[in-house]
Amino acid sequence: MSVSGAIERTRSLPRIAHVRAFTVRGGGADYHDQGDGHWIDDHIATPMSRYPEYRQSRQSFGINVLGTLVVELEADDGTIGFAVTTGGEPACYIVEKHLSRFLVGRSPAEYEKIWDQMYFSTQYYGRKGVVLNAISGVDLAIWDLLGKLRDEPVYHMLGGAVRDELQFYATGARPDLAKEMGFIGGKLPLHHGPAEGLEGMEKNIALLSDMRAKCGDDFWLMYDCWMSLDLDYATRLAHRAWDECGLKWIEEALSPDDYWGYAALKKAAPPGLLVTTGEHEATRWGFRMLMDMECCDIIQPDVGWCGGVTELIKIANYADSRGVMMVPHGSSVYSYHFVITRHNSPFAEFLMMHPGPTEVVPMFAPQLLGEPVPVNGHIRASELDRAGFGVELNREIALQRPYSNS
Ligand SMILES: C[C@H](O)[C@H](O)[C@@H](O)[C@@H](O)C(=O)O
Ligand SMILES: [Mg+2]
Repeated sequence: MSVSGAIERTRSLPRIAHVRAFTVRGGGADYHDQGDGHWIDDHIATPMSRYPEYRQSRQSFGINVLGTLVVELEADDGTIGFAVTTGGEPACYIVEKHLSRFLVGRSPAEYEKIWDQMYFSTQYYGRKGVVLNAISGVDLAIWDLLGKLRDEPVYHMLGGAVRDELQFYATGARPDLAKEMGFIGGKLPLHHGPAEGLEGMEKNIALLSDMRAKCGDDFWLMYDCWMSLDLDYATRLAHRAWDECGLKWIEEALSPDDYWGYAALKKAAPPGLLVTTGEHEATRWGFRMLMDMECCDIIQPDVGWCGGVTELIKIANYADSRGVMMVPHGSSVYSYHFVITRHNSPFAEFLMMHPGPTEVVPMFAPQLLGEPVPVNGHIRASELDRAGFGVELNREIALQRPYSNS
């Protein structure tokens, strides 16, 4: 095809005709929205753990209050691109009442200009959080639509695979089972924060020691602290977990806003222990702050929360230029299509969404149809060889459309 032919092909792409935003409850992209007895809501330390009434369950303080946002973009030829992320009804409002004006009548190939307009038109009330979740959901749906119109997987549009397969670590309560399943490591949720004092610290170390004994010396073990600690506690935990249990990384120990605390923790951490964070950070500017202030060894953006693929390209390139690893927070196919194209993303996260977790189940079930899952801890690049993100929306689930833009 001549250059003019390729340009004409892009210019003649169908345009976005309809924008629809749905919310849905029960698992899926808002993966904390689970039933009783799930490992992901079992006395996990959080910033709210300082209040005893909110210590046993994260749902008690509202971790699952939003639910899932489903963004659906229908082109004027009937092709549909969609994506799911965390956002629920508030995000539906932002998509339908604000962002849709930058989408209807536009080509999905204009994702840079559309992103710029979505971000700067909401900057006065957005910049991070649910507004960036909404922008991310729209951006992911644009890339899905573009891939379906071009009959290309997203990872092809991002430059193609740099390796034949993805390897995963597993997040969940059973790293011992994750090892048997072929994962390269296991990330445990931290159960006790500063409010539970030395007794809680001893329980944290005892659990990690038990898992180290079960998993052997070479299997990666990590702690996910979900913003629950202060600098002193995090430093003490880092040294004990490294010295006694060979912890590989301590994740999101402090508030995402405490760049100064992360910089101090990274300096105080034992040489060899990695400090990681970023899943609740957003945009190139937020991640530049983490990297320029030398807050962490690995950044962990969630592509459904940080700004989408269009923004993650900028974040990942800056990380690559600084020699910083970029391992996205678990976000199913939305991160797989990105990670497979990046040398500074040598592995990915798989969130174990089975309640035990005693088996591998799709991360965003029941919302996505055709969602690949790791087999023996790996997914081959060829499994991503379907248009867009390669998944379809399960239309049997209870999709609600609380607002409209027409
Ligand atoms: C397991 C952690 O507490 C969170 O629930 C988890 O979603 C997130 O922090 C992660 O890194 O997977
Ligand atoms: Mg985490």
